[in-house]
Amino acid sequence: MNVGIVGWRGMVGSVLMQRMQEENDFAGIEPVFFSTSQAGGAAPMGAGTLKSADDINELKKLDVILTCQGGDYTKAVHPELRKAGWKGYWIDAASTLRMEKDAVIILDPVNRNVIDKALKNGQKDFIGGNCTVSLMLMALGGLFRNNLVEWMTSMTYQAASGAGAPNMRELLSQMGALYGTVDKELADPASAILEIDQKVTAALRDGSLPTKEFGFPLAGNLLPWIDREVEDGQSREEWKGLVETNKILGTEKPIPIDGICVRVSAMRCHSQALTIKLTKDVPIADLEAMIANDNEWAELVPNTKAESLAKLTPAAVSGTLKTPVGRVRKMKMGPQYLSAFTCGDQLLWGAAEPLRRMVRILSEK
Ligand SMILES: NC(=O)C1=CN([C@@H]2O[C@H](COP(=O)(O)OP(=O)(O)OC[C@H]3O[C@@H](n4cnc5c(N)ncnc54)[C@H](OP(=O)(O)O)[C@@H]3O)[C@@H](O)[C@H]2O)C=CC1
Ligand SMILES: N[C@@H](CC(=O)OP(=O)(O)O)C(=O)O
Repeated sequence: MNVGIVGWRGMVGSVLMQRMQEENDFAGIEPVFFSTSQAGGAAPMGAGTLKSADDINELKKLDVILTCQGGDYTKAVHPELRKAGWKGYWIDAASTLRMEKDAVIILDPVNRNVIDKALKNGQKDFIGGNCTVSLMLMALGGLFRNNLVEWMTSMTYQAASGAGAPNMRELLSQMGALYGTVDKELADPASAILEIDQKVTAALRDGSLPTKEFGFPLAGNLLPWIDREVEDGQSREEWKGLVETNKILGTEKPIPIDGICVRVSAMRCHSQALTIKLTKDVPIADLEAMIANDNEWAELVPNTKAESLAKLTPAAVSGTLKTPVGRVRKMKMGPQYLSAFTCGDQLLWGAAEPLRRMVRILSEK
């Protein structure tokens, strides 16, 4: 199986390459590497030279194209390829094609049935889901699988990486700049905290911090809007919660999901506080067992302060495939109202992992 890989040196692409190597995925495929800017240069893994990612004739030769190059690339190349009669599999991290009728959103631990049905039907476009949605479903798959979610709200705490690699750098530069405004006062234990706070607040407001990428300070701050405005006062990131979750699950009657998406100063883990209206009253121990046993990555964190602070944070989860779920308890609104909190690495299950697993599904077909 020839697999063309586009976007391999970007942030998502680098995580994808690392995971494919760790899982020995390359043993089952013939990789061909492409670039939009460095055609003719050396391909990684000693795989010859890079081909041009815009060369439709080269792309047409492939059984599979695996891209994390971004939405503009997908918009430009996918229709051209299909117009040229290419019948191969297109596996993509970008959101461009997700809601197209013939496209499947892939998250196989949750929707392997939907993927298998699509393969049988001859569908060819397999697209990774939005990071927040995929991480929520990896965590709470057990409740959806048992038809226990009547509706859900998701209040998110999303990392800088979701906005891109330059944004991660900018966040750290902002942190450094803020520290620099008060480093002398911090070194003096007798200095007044309110003066330190005043200086920090002034720096957050006076335009001195680097903000080219985010447009605003994120360090020492948060940003309660992600992506563009859509309708009804929702952001596009919030809109994806309902439409993508229901498409991934293949629900006949859509499950209402809504919330507020917020950017915080974490590096690469998205966290979410969830309120779930259950379809019926189920004992908490049964709910916990459903969550913990649904897949090998959804780890139940006991609802204690010590366990939550040790295991349910970006610091604990970053760089791992775990999607821990904690703060699980019945809420004061009644026995059908459940709270939960989850955290996951948005570059792994949120982006790269579903793609490499789809390649694996095809190579083992
Ligand atoms: N960031 C995220 O959280 C998520 C992103 N996605 C999707 O993945 C796409 C790619 O995202 P991301 O990986 O963050 O994008 P990057 O900007 O890191 O990489 C995209 C491309 O930029 C080019 N590039 C130019 N300069 C450099 C450089 N110095 N280092 C590395 N690459 C460089 C590379 O293409 P070339 O080799 O052709 O020059 C690369 O493939 C997004 O547009 C989005 O559609 C999906 C889910 C999550
Ligand atoms: N929008 C997400 C990242 C992302 O790339 O999402 P999508 O794959 O749906 O475009 C975030 O900012 O955290």
